[in-house]
Amino acid sequence: MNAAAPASVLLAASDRPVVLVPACNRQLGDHPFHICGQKYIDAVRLAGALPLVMPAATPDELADLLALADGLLLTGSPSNVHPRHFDEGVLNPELPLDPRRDEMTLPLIRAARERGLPFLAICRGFQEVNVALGGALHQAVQDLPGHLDHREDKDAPVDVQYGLAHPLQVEAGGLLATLLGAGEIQVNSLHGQGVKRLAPGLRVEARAPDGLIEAFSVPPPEGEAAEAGRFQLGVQWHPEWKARENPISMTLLRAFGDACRSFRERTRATVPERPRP
Ligand SMILES: N[C@@H](CCC(=O)NCCCC(=O)O)C(=O)O
Repeated sequence: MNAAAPASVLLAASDRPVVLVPACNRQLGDHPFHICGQKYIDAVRLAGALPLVMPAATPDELADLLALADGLLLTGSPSNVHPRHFDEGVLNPELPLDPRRDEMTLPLIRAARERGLPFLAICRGFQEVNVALGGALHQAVQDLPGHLDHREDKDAPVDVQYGLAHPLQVEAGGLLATLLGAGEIQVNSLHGQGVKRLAPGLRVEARAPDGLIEAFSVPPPEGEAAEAGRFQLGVQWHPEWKARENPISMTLLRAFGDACRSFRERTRATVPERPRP
């Protein structure tokens, strides 16, 4: 392969679907960085796809980046979606935010829905999808009467933080039930925010014992038919954590990878070579 070939041709050379992984923005000392957790990159590989970490893209870059994608993995993050995106003020200013990530992912999610681009949204990513499509979040689930504290014990060993924390009831008839069967599963839990108002049209896929929605799927925009193999799923827990050891995680990742491969085959019959400047 000619190393000077344009990206579109190089991408065509790979049969692995390309999955975009939006980075978080972090100040390390005097310098800003774009960062992504290794376990998310490993999860994309376990799905049989090629991870492509994307920096905080500017609006004019989004279309070009989306054109490279056969899938999207929206990761978790200690930062919260800024409450201004669901018309609220910040309740706890001590909690981290990442406005540059919000500014990239919210329009990215809306465009991905329009394209039918497969995505798996995890924790913060799950919350971003709900907000991007018109929903709202509780900023502190643990303060709600009758709700569990869904946060991890940050003083505990990491295996305990990401260990199984509570059951979920998988609702019959949805994507998750198709993959896992309806009924109870056990998941980990590392979040202080949660779904307050589900975005219009999203389908509830699973709930925690306190009623909190912890998984949803995203149907096509109103009036459009769902393409075969549509996979736009958000989960509040962390299936990427030691995924190889968790059959539920591997089922989700394999299904996500299959959907990305199908999307690639459907949309990249021919890879147009973009004119180079
Ligand atoms: N900040 C949000 C989302 C929490 C979240 O994504 N936690 C995981 C962070 C570390 C990791 O990526 O595993 C909330 O508190 O609800």
